Order: sequence, then C-alpha cells, then structure tokens
Amino acid sequence: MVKLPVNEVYETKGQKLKVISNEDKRTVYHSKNLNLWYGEHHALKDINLEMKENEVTAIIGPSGCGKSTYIKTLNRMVELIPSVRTEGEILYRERNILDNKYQVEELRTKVGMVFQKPNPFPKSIYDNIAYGPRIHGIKNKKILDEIVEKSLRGAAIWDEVKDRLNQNAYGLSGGQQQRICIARCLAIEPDVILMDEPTSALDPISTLKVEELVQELKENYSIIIVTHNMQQAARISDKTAFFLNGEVIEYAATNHIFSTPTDKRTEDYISGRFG
Ligand SMILES: Nc1ncnc2c1ncn2[C@@H]1O[C@H](COP(=O)(O)OP(=O)(O)OP(=O)(O)O)[C@@H](O)[C@H]1O
Repeated sequence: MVKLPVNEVYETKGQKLKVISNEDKRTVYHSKNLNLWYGEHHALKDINLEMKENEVTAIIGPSGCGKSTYIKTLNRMVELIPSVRTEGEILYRERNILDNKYQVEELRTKVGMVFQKPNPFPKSIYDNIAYGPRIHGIKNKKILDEIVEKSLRGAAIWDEVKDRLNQNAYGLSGGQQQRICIARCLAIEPDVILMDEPTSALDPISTLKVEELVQELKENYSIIIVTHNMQQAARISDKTAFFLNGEVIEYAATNHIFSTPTDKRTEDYISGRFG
C-alpha cells in the first residue's frame, strides 16, 4: 500500500483531497494532571492523556496499576465510591467533567460503558435494548422497534436474536449477552464507548466476534478499552497507553508500543518479563 504524506493536498478529477493526519482528528477526552486517591492511597498519578475520535485507545498494564480506576473516571463512576478524591481535569469534548456544574446525567447520555462480565437486565432482549431510549422518553412502539433493530444490527447480533426478541436475555450465551450489552449501549447513540475488559469472560470465538465488532464500531464511535490481553490491544487498537503503579509510562501508536517501545518498563511488560 502506498503511504501518502499527511496534510498534502492532491487534485483528482477537479476535486482537492487532503490527506488527513492523526493531528486533524478531534480530541474526545483530554486528561490533564489527573490525580485520584482512594482515602490515602494515591491510585492515579498525574495522568495526561489525549484521546482522539474514531480511534480505539487501549489501556494496558499489570493488575492493580489503575486501568479500571482510570476508565471509571471518564464517566465519573468512581465518584460512587465515598473515599475517592480527584484533582486535575478531564476534558470531554473540551468541557471539564470533574467540574461540579457538569451534570453526570448529561455525560451518561454520551458515554456508554461495557463491563467485564456481561450484565444484561433480567428482561427480554427487546426490553434490554429499549431500556435507555424509554428512560429518555421514547414511547412510540414503531420508533422503539427501529432503535432495537438498528442497535442489534450495530452490535452484530440481530440475525442471532431477531426471532426471539421477547425471550429473556439470560438465555443467551456469554458472548451473545456481551453483544446485547454493546447493543444496549448503542441504543442511546453514544459518542464514546468505554469497555472494561469486555472479553475476559468470553470464549475465543466470542472474543473474536467482539474484537471484530470493536473494529467496525470505531467508524462511528470513539472506543476506550481496558485489556490485560496484550495481543488484543495489538490487534484492535490505534493507540496504547501503558499504565504502571498509577502512572502512564508510555502512550503512543499501538504499533510503536509493541515494536519499538521507548521505555524499558514498557518493553519488559510487553515481552512478558513482569505482570
Ligand atoms: N474501591 C476501592 N477502594 C480502595 N482502593 C481501591 C478501590 N478500587 C481499586 N483500588 C486500588 O486502586 C489501585 C488500582 O486498582 P484498579 O482496579 O484500577 O487496577 P487495575 O489496573 O484495573 O487492576 P486489574 O487488572 O486487576 O483489574 C489498586 O491498588 C486497588 O487496590
């Protein structure tokens, strides 16, 4: 494949085409000097990370390094824990979500989350997907039907469940349940999808399906995924942040992190010397 230099303007059939560089992509999240404490425990230390739209950003690092804590600050889920204290800023689309004036409800309509263990509601497949839109006031059956179908198609599970939409979601396999949770997330038309180890409870085939789905979804969404599976990060992400003891040791294009890491600690981690 020929690689064109970025930001060059070419003319073809009378049309000017600009080769877009990564710098032209808009920033979705920008953490600035973010610190977080659980009581006395300093769990996130001066995190500075800028994440771009329509990219998959992977967060990797050994157990206890702060990956889940970080992703849960991005939708302010951490504030449910009473001992948590934060300092610094997290800009989402240029507004500081840690500001008291920022309504968490507003954030939740824009940022969806998929967890480690599939967590469908004990309801029908249809009601799982229609749940969010209903909360947002949509009652019209035809509109809800459309949202349900579109979301299930978006999560690549429509064909598997279209004939049993009224059955309980608990009757599905783990991999199917996880895609139902992704569909539930898509139904609120989010801007960003946060995923906290979304495949760690899945078998290899379901894992592959979710990984393929993540690749497709980035065309329309920005995805931030925590994974302890380094092969997965290498396969599906554009950028990777390596966390260690609450700090970001290195953040760069995924191929750079996995081929020529700058920091010795990143190299030791990705080559399996610790973690
Ligand atoms: N609710 C909590 N109260 C107190 N300390 C916590 C709490 N949650 C996490 N921690 C601590 O904060 C640090 C970071 O934990 P976190 O769960 O973010 O790590 P992680 O990188 O996601 O780990 P893992 O890969 O094992 O899930 C750990 O030392 C952990 O013990």
